[in-house]
Amino acid sequence: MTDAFADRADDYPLVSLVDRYGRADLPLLLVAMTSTFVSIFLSLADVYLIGLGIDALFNDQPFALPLLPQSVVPTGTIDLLVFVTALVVATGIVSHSLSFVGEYCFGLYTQRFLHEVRTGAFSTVVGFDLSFFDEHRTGNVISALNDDVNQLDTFFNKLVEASIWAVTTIVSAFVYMGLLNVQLALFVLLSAPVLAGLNHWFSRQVEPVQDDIRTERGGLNALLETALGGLDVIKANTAEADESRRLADASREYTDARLANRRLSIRQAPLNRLVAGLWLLFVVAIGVQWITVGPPLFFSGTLTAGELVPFLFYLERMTPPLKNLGGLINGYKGAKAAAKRVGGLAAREGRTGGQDGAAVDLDAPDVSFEGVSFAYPGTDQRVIDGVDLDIAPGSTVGIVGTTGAGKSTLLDLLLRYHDPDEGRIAVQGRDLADIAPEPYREQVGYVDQDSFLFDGTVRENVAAGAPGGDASDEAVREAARVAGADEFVRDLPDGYDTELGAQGTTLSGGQRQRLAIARAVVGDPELLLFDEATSHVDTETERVVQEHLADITADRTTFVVAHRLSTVRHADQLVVLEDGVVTESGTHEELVEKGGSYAKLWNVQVGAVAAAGD
Ligand SMILES: Nc1ncnc2c1ncn2[C@@H]1O[C@H](COP(=O)(O)OP(=O)(O)OP(=O)(O)O)[C@@H](O)[C@H]1O
Repeated sequence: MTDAFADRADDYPLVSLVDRYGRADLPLLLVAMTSTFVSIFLSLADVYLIGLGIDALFNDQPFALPLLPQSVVPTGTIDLLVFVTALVVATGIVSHSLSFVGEYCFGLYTQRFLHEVRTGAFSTVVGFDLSFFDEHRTGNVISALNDDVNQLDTFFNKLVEASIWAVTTIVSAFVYMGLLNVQLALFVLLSAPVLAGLNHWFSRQVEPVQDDIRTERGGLNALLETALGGLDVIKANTAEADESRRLADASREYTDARLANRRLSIRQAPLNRLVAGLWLLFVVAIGVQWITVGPPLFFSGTLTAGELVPFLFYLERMTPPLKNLGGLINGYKGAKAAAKRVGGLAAREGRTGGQDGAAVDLDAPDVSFEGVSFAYPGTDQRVIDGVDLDIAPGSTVGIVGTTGAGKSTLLDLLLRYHDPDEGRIAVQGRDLADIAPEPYREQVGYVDQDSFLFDGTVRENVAAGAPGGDASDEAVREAARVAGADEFVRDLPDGYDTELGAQGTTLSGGQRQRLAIARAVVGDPELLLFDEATSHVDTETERVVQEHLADITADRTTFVVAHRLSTVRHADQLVVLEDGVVTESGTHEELVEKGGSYAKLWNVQVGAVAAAGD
C-alpha cells in the first residue's frame, strides 16, 4: 500500500519537523543535550579516578588527571585517599545535578514541541480543500494526527534521551579507555566498522518496514472509523460478519508488518552483543598477557592492573548501549516514518480557505453562474456542466432534481469549497475566486445535509454560526426560536447548556436539523444556503419552521435544495438540475404550466401525498 501523505516529505523528516515546529525552543534543547552529555561523561569518571588512585597509592604512579595541576594533588597517602574520594563525590553530585537539568529541559522541550506539532498539523489539515478528504480516508488522517504524533511523543520523550545516553556512554567510555591506554583503546576501535556495518544493514531493512507499519495502521483506523460510523447500517444489513472479516484482513496485514519488524529487531541485539563479547574476550586475553608476560602482538610499553581493571569496566559499560542500539534504531525509524506522514501532511498545498483575496461586505447579494462547469478532482465526469444562472438580490431560489444531479455540488461551489473548472461564479458582481474565503463564509449561513453538530453544548453549537463563535445568549435563543428549536432545547436536561456531539445527548434527525438551521441564521447572514435542511422534520414542523424563517429569508439571498417540492414551491425562482445541467427554470406555477420534468415530479409528489393521506 502506498502512503499518500509520506510522499510529500523530504529526506530528513524529523529535522524538518523540529525546524517547523520546535525552532523557538531550540536553546532549551541545546541546554538539555549539553547537560545530559556532560552528566553521563562525569557519571563514568568514578572508576577512572579510582584506577588512578590505586596506581598512585600502590604502584608509585603519579595521580595525573588531565587539566588538573599537579600542585593541587596531595602527596600523603591519607590525604590522597581523601582527595580521590572528594573528587568521586564531587563528580557524582555535578553529574546528578546536570542529569536533573537535562531531564527537565528535555521534558519541557518535548511537551512544547509536541503541542506545536499536534495543533499545527490539525490547523493545517482543517485548512485543506475538501477535495483532500475526497482523496484520503478520514481514518487515515486521524491516524496521522493521533498515532503518528503519539509515536513522535514516545520518540522525543524516551528515545532521544536514550540515544544521547547510548552515544555519550559509548563515546565517554572510549575517551576514558583512551586515557587509560591508547593502544588498547585503538584496538577496541577496530570493532567499530564491524558494528557500524552490521547496524547500518539492519537500519536499511527496518525503514521500509516501519513505513509499512504506519500505512497499515492508517488503513486499519480508516476501516474502524467507517465501520463504527455506520454501525446501524451494518446491523440493518446483517453485515457484521463481513465487516469483521474485512477488519481481520486489515489487522492481519498490520500484524504481518509488525512481525516483520520484530523478526529484524530480535536478530540485531544478539549480533551486537556477540561482537561486543568477542572484543571483551580479546582485550582480557591481551591485557592478562601484557601484565604477566609483556606486550603481545604489536603492543608496546606497560599496562598496569590499575589501568586494565577500569579499562575492562568501561568496555563492559559499552555493552548495554550496544545491546539497545537495535531498539533505538527501530524507534528512530518508526519516528522517521511518523514524521514523514505528519510532515508530509503539513507540506501539502491546496487550500481555498484563508484571508487571501478581496474583502466583500455582502448585502443580500445577487449571484450569477456564468458557464460554470466542474468535475471532482481525480474524475473526468462533469457533475456541473455549463450552468448559467442569474439570481436577483434578496430572492429565494429552489434547486430541485433527481439524486446525484449536482445540487449539493452547486452549493459547495457557492461556498468556494471548490473552484469551477470553467466559467465563473459572481457574488455581488465580484468573481468568487477573487474574494477572501473566510470573511466571505462568515457572511454565509449554511445547513448541510447531515446537520453536523460539534462536540459542545447547544449554546456553543448555535453560537458557532456567528463570526468568531461570538453570539449573545439572546441571539442564540432567538435563532433557536426561528428554527423551531427553542421549545425542545428548553426541555433538554440542561437546556442550552446540554452537551451534544460525541459525548452528549443524542438528538433526533429533525432536532439536529433545527439546531443546524439556528446555527446558520444566528450570524445574520446575507446569503443563506439550505441543503435538504428540513428533510427530516415532519411537514407540519416544516411549515412552522418556514413561517418563522420567512422573515429571515425575506431580504436575504437564499438557496434551498429540496427533494420535497412543497418545501420550495413558494420560491421566487426554481431551478431544475439534471446530470449537472439546468433543464428548466421559472416559478412553480410557470413550471407546472410548462408540463416538463418539474411538473411530472410535482404530480408524482402530490399524488404520493394524496395517496399517503388516503
Ligand atoms: N467528493 C466527491 N468526489 C467525487 N464525486 C462526487 C463527490 N461528491 C459528489 N460526487 C458526485 O457528484 C455528483 C453530484 O453529487 P451531488 O451530491 O452534488 O448531487 P445531489 O444532486 O446533491 O444529490 P442528492 O440529492 O442525492 O444529495 C454525483 O454523481 C456524485 O456521485
